[in-house]
Amino acid sequence: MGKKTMFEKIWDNHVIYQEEGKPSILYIDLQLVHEVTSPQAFEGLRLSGRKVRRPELTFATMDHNVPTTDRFNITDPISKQQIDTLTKNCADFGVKLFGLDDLDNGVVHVMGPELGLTHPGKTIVCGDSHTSTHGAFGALAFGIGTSEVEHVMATQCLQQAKAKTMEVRFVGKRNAGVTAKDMILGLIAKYGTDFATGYVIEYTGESITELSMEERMTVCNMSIEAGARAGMIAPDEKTFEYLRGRQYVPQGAAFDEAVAAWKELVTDEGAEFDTVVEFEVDSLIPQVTWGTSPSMGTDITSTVPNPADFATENERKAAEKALEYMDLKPGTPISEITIDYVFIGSCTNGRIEDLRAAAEVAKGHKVSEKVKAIVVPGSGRVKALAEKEGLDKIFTEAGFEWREAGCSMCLAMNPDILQPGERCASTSNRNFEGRQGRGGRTHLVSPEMAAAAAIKGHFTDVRDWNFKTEAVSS
Ligand SMILES: CC(C)[C@H](C(=O)O)[C@@H](O)C(=O)O
Ligand code: SF4
Repeated sequence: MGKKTMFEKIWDNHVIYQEEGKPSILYIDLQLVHEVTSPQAFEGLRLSGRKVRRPELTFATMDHNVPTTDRFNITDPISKQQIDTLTKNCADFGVKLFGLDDLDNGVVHVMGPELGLTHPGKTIVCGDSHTSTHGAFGALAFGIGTSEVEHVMATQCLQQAKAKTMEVRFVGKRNAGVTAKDMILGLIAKYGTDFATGYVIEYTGESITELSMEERMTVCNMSIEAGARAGMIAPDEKTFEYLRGRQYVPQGAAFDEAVAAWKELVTDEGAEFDTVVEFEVDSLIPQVTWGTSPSMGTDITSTVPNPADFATENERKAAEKALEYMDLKPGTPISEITIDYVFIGSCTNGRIEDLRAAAEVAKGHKVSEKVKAIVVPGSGRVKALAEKEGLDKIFTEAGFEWREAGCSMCLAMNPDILQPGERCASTSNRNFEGRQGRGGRTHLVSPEMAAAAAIKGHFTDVRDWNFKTEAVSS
């Protein structure tokens, strides 16, 4: 038998029908659902008199429209309608919903892995582009459109053209202060937002296997910002230990059997990828984006680029437009950019390790008077654990607001929005125009860099951070 990549193994395990030259029909093991992309799908089922074919493989949460100050008080009529509609749809169609009063509620890509719904080898879909997050477990996980959501609900299958395979090999070791977020931001800054279009990425290399499961999720989360269909990382002992004992994971002997099968999924020695891309980690330092695409990023020690220095006319135009929107001047040191807002959270960086890392930076300091800073746990469980560890106290004592779980300021679909012209250091994954509110300006960073910026009032190199010492003046 030929040697196969992990993607090819999972793909072949799930093709249930194939006509020569046509897209495959894939079996889907898990569909995750949220309030924004599901209403028309459920309505379509209703209109055609269908049921959800496998309700036990379908799980729903509410996250995008949820206010983070008082989650039960939804004043925006559209948000309220989406939340109520999902509640009714789940009840009508027998789908398990982790609703607002549930500890397991949270951002779909945070609560899914946390509950152990995400397993190596599964095909996982959701009407949400950052479904790639789940690839951190060695699953084939990707976002789909609302009509496909309906199709999967009705049939548990999906028509898909097979993607090409790409290995993204991280070479070398991370230095202190360099996070998983910097690895993925650095990769996208170097290769752009479409280098992986049409591909499923497998991330490899020592600095990938060395990452925790949560850090791996941060990397896979942003695969979509590189244009990839999905991103994945080979399952290993860390994956199995993370999953052991979680609610939706097989228990006892069944778990051991599952692990034995999961071990078989890894890319065969000598299997060939369609493309290989390398990225040096040794020289990587903390990253900050300066523009309106995740690829418009640079080192914290660097300056805002000059559009004239870009190679092509298109790049020059894009950079000019971005700098105008961002109100930045070429040559300005990144560390001199002052901010108004800090958002720590999202499915990229709203997990417990992210909050621990940010709290470590914040401890004993005070948020700059010029900055409003919010910390939003990715799920009810992250919130509860953070509070058990006293992280909420560290944040509130430092002047951060401690919020309830949700997508929050990652995107402007709930009350957490930037005002026009406000500038935000954000741990989320997208910095498009208006993403955090009309006229809002977003700089993507790691949780550590966001916390440090909150305190200084401007970007600062977290590698120089004065951990747990006396307050730093701005
Ligand atoms: C609202 C949803 C469809 C969207 C997505 O697909 O990613 C959102 O989660 C985002 O991050 O932009
Ligand atoms: S946290 Fe942001 S990126 Fe993630 S699902 Fe919510 S809106 Fe999308």
